[in-house]
Amino acid sequence: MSRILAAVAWPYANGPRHIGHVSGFGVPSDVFARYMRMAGHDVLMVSGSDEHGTAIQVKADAEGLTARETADKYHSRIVADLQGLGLSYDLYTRTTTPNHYHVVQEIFTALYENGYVFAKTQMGAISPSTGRTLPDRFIEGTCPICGYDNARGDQCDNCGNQLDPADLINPKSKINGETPEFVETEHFFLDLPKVAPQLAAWLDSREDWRPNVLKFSHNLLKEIRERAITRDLDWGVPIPLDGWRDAPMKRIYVWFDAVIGYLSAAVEWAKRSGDPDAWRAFWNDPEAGSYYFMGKDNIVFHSVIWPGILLGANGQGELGGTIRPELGELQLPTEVVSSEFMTMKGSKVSSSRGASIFVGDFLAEFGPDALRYYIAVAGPENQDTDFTWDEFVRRTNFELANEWGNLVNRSIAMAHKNNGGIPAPGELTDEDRALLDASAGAFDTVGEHIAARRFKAGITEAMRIVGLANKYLSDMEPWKLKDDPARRDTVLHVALQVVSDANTLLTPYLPHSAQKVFEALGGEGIWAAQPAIVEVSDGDLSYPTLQGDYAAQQATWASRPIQPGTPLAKPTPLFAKLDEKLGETGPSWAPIAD
Ligand SMILES: Nc1ncnc2c1ncn2[C@@H]1O[C@H](COP(=O)(O)OP(=O)(O)OP(=O)(O)O)[C@@H](O)[C@H]1O
Ligand SMILES: [Zn+2]
Repeated sequence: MSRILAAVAWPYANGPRHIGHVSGFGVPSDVFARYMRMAGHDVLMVSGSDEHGTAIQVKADAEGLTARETADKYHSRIVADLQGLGLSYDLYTRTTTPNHYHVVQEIFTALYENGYVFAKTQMGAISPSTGRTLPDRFIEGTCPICGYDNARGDQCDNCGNQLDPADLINPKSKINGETPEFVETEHFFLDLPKVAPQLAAWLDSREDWRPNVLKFSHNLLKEIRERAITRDLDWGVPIPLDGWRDAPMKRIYVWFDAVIGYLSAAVEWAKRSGDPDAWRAFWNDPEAGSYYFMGKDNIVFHSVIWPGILLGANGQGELGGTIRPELGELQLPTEVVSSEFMTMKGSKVSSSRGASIFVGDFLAEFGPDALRYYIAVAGPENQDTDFTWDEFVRRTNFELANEWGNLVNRSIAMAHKNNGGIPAPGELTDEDRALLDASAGAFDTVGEHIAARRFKAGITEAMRIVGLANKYLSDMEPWKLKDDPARRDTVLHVALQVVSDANTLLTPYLPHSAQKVFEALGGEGIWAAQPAIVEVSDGDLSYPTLQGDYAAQQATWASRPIQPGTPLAKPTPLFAKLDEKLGETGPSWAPIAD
């Protein structure tokens, strides 16, 4: 058994989550964490809402709320979305907690004392009409590198390069269209070039990452430069230095505080678990694995900037330095697991750019496992992939309902009708053995795929076993074996054993229906545990989190022999079939636009 940190990208609390978000970070990380727990590893899955930055303030202005009220509102919405989808966080928290402030300031101080953070003047954008600082992501213009027209002041979504607003050609404020003015302002910078050689050596040692991520990260290193980690604004973590701490309009930049969330959430989880040092086993032990899940526009933060911060805080860059005892030596990511984009008609599903299908709406109509299945089997794991209602209907009807749901239903229904329970097998034929061997063997193949972050290959292999079982039933025709009940019992026993196996194989992907199938096969108690919304407090702040008791679940990654004689009730359908017309029109709340 080993310890594994599943570090999941932090959603920005400026709106509800859309299906693109959960395809990029949500479902992949949960499949991984659930599988790893089933395989006997000690998993810590953490994340939270990213709540600082000017984009929250702008949203708050638009809605007539304070930044705090906006963060509260969308944090709660996001918690509900992620809970509904069954994402098994050990802790899903937020960045506006006293604990997070403290950990961010610790990291800042470690970097500052080791020399990797320094002060410098920079050109900052302000709005000429209001005199207010104009946030990077609200400045748009042409990318100086690739020529993309809608590049943002912080980054180009087309070529993925980090930008400064002053780099943009024809910069314009997205708020009112005016041309920003650039003025001098003093800020703190992260000296990434001073950790670049160490970053390069570390990246060279990462051999099994997805090739797109590795290549992209190496390219980023070629253009590495110092990066501002403070901003002129009043919503964020204060700078923990004398003379700066109380400055009303200087705060730590949102991207810097958000990546530290992986660490602060682990610290918070440890405090809540009753063992305040429990996070160290996941962060300070070089034997522990850490896997970071996100969409591709966040690769730079996880494969270059976050490891750069960790190297600096550890005193392991060109300037040397010391390790702060409170932090210990912090381990760099084992792997950055990035998805490509879920698109609609070729454009990224995005709340800031219009086209969206929100998770909450989706769950209310179709339930969590249909979305989880779609994302796992047809999501953007290795390339940008269009979501279409047509494909969703097809996958749900032909694969989930016809293949898997029907296998479960007819096997249990026949055993219920003929035996009232799980029949005992007689002597096995070659066909029986071949199917049982295939499903027993799938634990290794599917498990290897998931452990290697090949989620699509994993579910495809699990569904291949489902297909074999359906073919077996069609070939054996147990419904025609009235005159040979012993053979019929054997066939149904074999089919039910493979239903049980396939259900285990599908549990990381379809935990809600897995619980139902477990119960339909006579199981009692929790098979696949789900996250719960738990209200907690830190100082004066009280807020909802997600937590779960996953250690108490029964699901383990192995074939469980079914027990003859276990009573079986008449099954109810596992997945409802969708009206085919939905594929042409989309649901009324997300109609297909022309
Ligand atoms: N369409 C998408 N496909 C895959 N991953 C996505 C998609 N949209 C966002 N993500 C990922 O979701 C995570 C959370 O992103 P965040 O909350 O910052 O929103 P965002 O990327 O700004 O999205 P939006 O464009 O909707 O505002 C990031 O890792 C991001 O890469
Ligand atoms: Zn570009």
